[in-house]
Amino acid sequence: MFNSFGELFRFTTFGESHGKAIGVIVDGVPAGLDFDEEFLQNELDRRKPGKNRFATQRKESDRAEVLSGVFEGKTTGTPIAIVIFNKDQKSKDYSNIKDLFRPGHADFTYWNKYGIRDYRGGGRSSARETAARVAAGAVAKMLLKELNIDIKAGVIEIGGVRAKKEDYEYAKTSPLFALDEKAEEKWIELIDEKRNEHNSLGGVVKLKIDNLPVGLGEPIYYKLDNVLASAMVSINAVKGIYIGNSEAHKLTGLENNDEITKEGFLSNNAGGVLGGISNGESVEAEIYFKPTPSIFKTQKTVDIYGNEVEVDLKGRHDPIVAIRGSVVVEAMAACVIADMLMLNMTRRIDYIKKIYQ
Ligand SMILES: Cc1cc2nc3c(=O)[nH]c(=O)nc-3n(C[C@H](O)[C@H](O)[C@H](O)COP(=O)(O)O)c2cc1C
Ligand SMILES: C=C(O[C@@H]1CC(C(=O)O)=C[C@@H](OP(=O)(O)O)[C@H]1O)C(=O)O
Repeated sequence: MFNSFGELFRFTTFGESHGKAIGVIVDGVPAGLDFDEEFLQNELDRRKPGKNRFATQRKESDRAEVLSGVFEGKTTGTPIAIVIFNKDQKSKDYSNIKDLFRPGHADFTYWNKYGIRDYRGGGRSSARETAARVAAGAVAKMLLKELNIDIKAGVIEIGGVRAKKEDYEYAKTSPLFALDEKAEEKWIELIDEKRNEHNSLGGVVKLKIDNLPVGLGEPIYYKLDNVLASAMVSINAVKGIYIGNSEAHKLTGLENNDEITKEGFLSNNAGGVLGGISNGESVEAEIYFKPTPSIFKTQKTVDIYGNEVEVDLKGRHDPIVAIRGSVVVEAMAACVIADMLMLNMTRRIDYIKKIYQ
């Protein structure tokens, strides 16, 4: 359970950032689904590192190899294994942090928990692992496509500078810089400034899921909103999620309630979820990323022997993680929805009878 995600649509990832490979095993995918390898590769390309100056300069092609679970272009109902070989590790850049802990990264906690740690790029704690999640998300999206369910995420805030609300629609069409020129200009300026200062920035990603049926989500312990929140906070550097209108806590009940008519809800402050169950409106959420911890400034830390030391890092790092992180947000959301769709089929006698009678 602690090494996998999902109940019926499940995945587990494997590998380390500077190991031989990373990958994912996706289980529970129904048989007979068209498997689009080109789409899988496109999704990985959207997240892959080294593409521009707003991302880490580690150059990985992130080529996916599908090892199992697909025959003649269709899923077979058996586990789908996907592997991505690491090519551009440069592990020697990490030899100086072998015995000490980077502030803000997972070195301290991994060492204290396990008593052993792969210090090369943080091993499994490196967000390189999220490439494997994007591969799982691509499989989930193949399933969702059959039902016209659409998932988009895009950056709406960088370094405290938020795009105007009306620009969010542009944000969801691109995980990079598709916002109006003013927000984009300011963001680029900020990122360049912080990168030149050897520092980093945080950001906010907007998630929107369209065309969901009513009824997804399993109260009380597997609610759509609590599972979505758990999936998002499981992404490296995500520190929070707000479901629905992120100003809701400042509103009154009268302002916040979405009134209901025969035609549907008059507003969507709830973000498409009531009582843990989808209400047929778009699921909307904001996901909050902290600034990249690995920065090139001298900082205080301790070593594994308890000595106070100073640390200067090498390696290649994202000046902001929310941009590439937005692709991971989409992938995790797709896996949650695929899981909820499959669970929902089992939850009513009339659904079960439809299949077996
Ligand atoms: C797509 C993505 C890219 C990331 N890139 C980096 C990076 O280049 N350098 C870094 O120190 N952290 C990066 N992180 C964040 C760290 O992996 C994360 O902060 C670290 O594992 C500690 O976990 P926590 O911040 O969730 O506590 C990235 C996260 C994501 C989602
Ligand atoms: C390699 C990727 O991103 C990495 C995420 C990451 C981290 O600490 O999260 C640190 C850097 O790499 P390394 O593990 O070599 O230190 C980033 O380059 C990738 O996304 O494919």
